[in-house]
Amino acid sequence: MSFVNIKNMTVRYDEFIAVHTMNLQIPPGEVFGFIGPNGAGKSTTMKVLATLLKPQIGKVFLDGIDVLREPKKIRSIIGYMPDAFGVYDDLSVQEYLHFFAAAYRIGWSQRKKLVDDLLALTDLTKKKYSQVDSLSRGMKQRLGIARVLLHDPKFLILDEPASGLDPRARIEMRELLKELRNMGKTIMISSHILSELSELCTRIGIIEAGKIVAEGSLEEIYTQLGVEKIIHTQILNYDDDLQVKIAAIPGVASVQKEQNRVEIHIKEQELKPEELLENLISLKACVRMFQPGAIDLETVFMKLTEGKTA
Ligand SMILES: Nc1ncnc2c1ncn2[C@@H]1O[C@H](COP(=O)(O)OP(=O)(O)OP(=O)(O)O)[C@@H](O)[C@H]1O
Repeated sequence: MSFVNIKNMTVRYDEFIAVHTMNLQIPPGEVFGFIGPNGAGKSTTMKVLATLLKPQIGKVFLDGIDVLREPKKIRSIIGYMPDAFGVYDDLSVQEYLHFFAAAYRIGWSQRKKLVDDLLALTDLTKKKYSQVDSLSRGMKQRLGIARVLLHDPKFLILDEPASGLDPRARIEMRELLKELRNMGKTIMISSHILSELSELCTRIGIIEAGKIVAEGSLEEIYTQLGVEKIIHTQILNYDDDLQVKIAAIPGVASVQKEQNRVEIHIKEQELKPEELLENLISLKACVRMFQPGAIDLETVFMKLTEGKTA
């Protein structure tokens, strides 16, 4: 059964349709990357899942619970981090977490260990007594994640957790999200930072102008769109003759000689990388390196949204 189940959902702000007849299912344990240009409807969808907004049409279920009918039950199983959140500047890091733990009615005896554990998980133990407003943006984001974990929710809704972070803070955020994934949480993350999501997410949904335009594992989206995959190779006996033979393999789109390597573009729905390698060996190519490139999500995204990125 899907953990997230959105059926025919339409959300309007007055006359403006922000989300249009959306259908979306996310199985439990997935890290779902929600990608789309500015104004596509990501935050709106997330607010519905977080019980903060009601759609005009459609049904929404989380873990089998009706989000529109039983918002209180939903709030106990979700952790929602909006794209902009306040941090009560006058508090220390631990006071901040204790404050929210109390709001969740977590007893004092449990609270101390819980706060310490979450500070360790989010790598903020050293900042325990620091004022919240003295934290860097990356630390504030991690504190925001610690906060939404206090009641041990099954489902995390993280709206742009990596936005505005420098490269180092992004890597730290990515490591934290990997840990949460390993803890078995189902996670929905929105982002513009496509390459970040491709490493982290098990599924991707691309939304544009309120509609999901592609959804599935990265490989599925990639194949669905017929995007070419690049295989980086080093072939010691590469010459014009071999180039012609490689280019003639069914499923090879093009062969390009770069400085010290040969780039072979393949149509993955016709030819898998391992099949290409078999073909190269039977052509007596002396293959020293064979490296399928990472999925180029940027290309997929641009293709789907026709370059209308933010
Ligand atoms: N409260 C509101 N009243 C009217 N229109 C709104 C409101 N909130 C959002 N919108 C509009 O709905 C559309 C979808 O907004 P939403 O915030 O869901 O997009 P988004 O994909 O999260 O974009 P971003 O990446 O910029 O946050 C946008 O055109 C936005 O201007």
